[in-house]
Amino acid sequence: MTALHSNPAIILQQASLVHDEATVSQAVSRLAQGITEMLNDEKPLVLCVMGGGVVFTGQLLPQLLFPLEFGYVQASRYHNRTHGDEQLVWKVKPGEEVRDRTILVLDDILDEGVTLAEIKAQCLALGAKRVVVAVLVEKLLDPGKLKPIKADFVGLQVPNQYVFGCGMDAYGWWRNLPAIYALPG
Ligand SMILES: O=P(O)(O)OC[C@H]1O[C@H](OP(=O)(O)OP(=O)(O)O)[C@H](O)[C@@H]1O
Ligand code: HPA
Repeated sequence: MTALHSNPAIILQQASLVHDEATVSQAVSRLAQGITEMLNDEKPLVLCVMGGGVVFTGQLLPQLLFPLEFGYVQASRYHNRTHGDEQLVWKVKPGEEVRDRTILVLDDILDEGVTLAEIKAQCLALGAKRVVVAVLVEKLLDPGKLKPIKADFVGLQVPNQYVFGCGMDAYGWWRNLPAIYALPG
């Protein structure tokens, strides 16, 4: 590990602000409205994608004022690095509880889309009736780079840089920041 990676203060010092706390908060409230319109009568099972989805989920859930159940899945392919492996490593897979249910999957970021595409496919393979995907941010990739999934709800867009804060980590640090920052480059 280089000094930059192991020093959270330097990571933050070198980063640039992408979306401030108020902008994030407005985006979450907008998402809550849209999700409520779609799922108000569906009694969905909400699945948080741990660990990146934890901040977004914690902000969104108290704004969803309809009956729902809650659970989580956990899968990782970045492993505290800034590039993902091809293979997703499952820690907690969706289970039988998704059968015949409307599932709302909540995650921090749709980047290349590999993670959410696999989670959605797993839920459908287990008999989920419908899988709705909401992300706090979507990364704008280079034109022509196709993603294997489209989110139903996107809070904010972020540039094609490694971003952190609001649940997203930079080398394992700073998931706790209330705003979104980008690493240089
Ligand atoms: O769209 P993709 O390119 O697949 O990337 C998005 C995924 O990557 C991150 O998870 P990560 O693998 O870092 O695990 P973490 O949640 O433990 O940070 C993030 O939380 C998303 O789940
Ligand atoms: O840009 C990112 N930041 C944090 N986590 C991520 N997982 C995929 N892309 C990112």
